[in-house]
Amino acid sequence: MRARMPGVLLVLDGWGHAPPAPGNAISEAECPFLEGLVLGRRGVLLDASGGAVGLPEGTVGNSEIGHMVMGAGRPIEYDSLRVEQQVKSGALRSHPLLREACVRLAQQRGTLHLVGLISDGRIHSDIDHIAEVLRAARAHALERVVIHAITDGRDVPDGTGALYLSRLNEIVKVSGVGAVATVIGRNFAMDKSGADHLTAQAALLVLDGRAERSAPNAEDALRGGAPDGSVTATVITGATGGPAPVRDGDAIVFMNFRSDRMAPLADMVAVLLASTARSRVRLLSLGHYDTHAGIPALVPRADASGGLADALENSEVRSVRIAEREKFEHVTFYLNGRDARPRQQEEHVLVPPAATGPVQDHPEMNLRGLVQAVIEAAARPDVGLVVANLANMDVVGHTGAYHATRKAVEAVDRAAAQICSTAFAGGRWTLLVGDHGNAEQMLTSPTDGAPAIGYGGHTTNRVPCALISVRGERLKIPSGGEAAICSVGPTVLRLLGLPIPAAMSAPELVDDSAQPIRQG
Ligand SMILES: O=C(O)[C@H](O)COP(=O)(O)O
Ligand SMILES: [Mn+2]
Ligand SMILES: [Mn+2]
Repeated sequence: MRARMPGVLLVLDGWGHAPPAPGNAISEAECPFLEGLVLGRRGVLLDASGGAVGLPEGTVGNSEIGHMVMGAGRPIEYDSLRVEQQVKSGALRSHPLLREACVRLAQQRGTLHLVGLISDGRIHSDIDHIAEVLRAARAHALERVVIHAITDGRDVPDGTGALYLSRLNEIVKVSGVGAVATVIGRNFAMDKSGADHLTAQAALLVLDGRAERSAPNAEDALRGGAPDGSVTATVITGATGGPAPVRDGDAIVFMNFRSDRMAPLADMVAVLLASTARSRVRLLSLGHYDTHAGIPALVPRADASGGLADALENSEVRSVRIAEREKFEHVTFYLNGRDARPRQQEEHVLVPPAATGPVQDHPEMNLRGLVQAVIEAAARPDVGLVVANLANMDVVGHTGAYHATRKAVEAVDRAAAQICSTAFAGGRWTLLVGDHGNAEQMLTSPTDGAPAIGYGGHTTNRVPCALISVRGERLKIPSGGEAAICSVGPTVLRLLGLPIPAAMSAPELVDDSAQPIRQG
């Protein structure tokens, strides 16, 4: 079946909305096209954070949940919310797998190793989840617990690493069990670019205590001025008296609830353990990981199936998914409901990087290649829907480099304008939407100083959504309600003229001002 009205869905990653102000890299950029959409009658603002999408209230949005709920057409309980529920109910600390590990280790004088990102960014992890697992260890009289701390500086302002490590030491003190054994930055431990040499620094630190340096306590590990994310592999000699290598029979719990940036480390640890005769080490993860190694999760994922991908496949409408590497899994795996199954009617285009080196040096990334791929796909009569993610505002935003982020916004503005005009000329509508905020709010107000521009994390701001339609349809927010990005999937299907599955409960946002389809 062909889509009666083919179109293009453009996700502008990190495109949030905030009033013009210092630190708003969008309002302080030259972006006439996007500005016109937001201020004009074509745009609405959608919720993309907290409970509206399936996150704990007050939690910033993120790319995974953003793409998942756009595809699912409904809020999806995100891993962080499901962990929070299990903490509140006590189910996590009494989890059978955790209990079994703690009891066995207590009997055998083995060690429980906790590996996780130490902050309350609540995009990958939450420091309070470490506290809950320490309570479980205490309850089962396990004394030997070591923490392998990964420092952040990306989901939370850079420079807060020492603050979080002292909070961790406070948690350890209150729990009465545990000690920080190692510290390393997330740019090593949570690299997902395939740079194995970075991942290896974390794996060998955790497993064998192999470090670049040592420090008497965790906070001292951050002395030396490196960004929090780039702290080199450090062994903490104070409390544990030195490295706490993993011995056969120990257990490791990966404490990030989010998989994508922990899976490479978890897989490398599994391979190294098997190759060093430590096959009796028990691996567990807080959330479900998409690893090659089978690692039991303490908290299972929510089902996000039955959405856009299934509806397109059932209607035999072809879609082409296009992104650079950083957001490729989002327009495929996550938009499909964390489903990696290949589909007949789906094509994937991974746009290669245009340059190497720090992304703030080339904020346009490879938008040229992405635009070309989108225009080529949109020119094909057999393609009902083109889906693309323009990653720049988020990926460059995360660096905290304000000028570069403004440049990224301007590059996205030009690219979006080009795609929309080409699509319109070809008789296609274009729906543009942010998946969460980032570039619109880069002013950090640290507790210990004057606000400064340089915060690169996500926000809880609403995101713009705009429609450029050949038939004159306009977006409308359902009467009296607020709308969220969950409505993107149903709106896309409505614009394509396709049936909307019952599971996609979010309302579509299109009014019925569309002109009748010209026959012939
Ligand atoms: O992993 C990252 O890059 C950030 O911590 C989260 O950003 P994302 O949710 O946009 O991937
Ligand atoms: Mn994103
Ligand atoms: Mn991001």
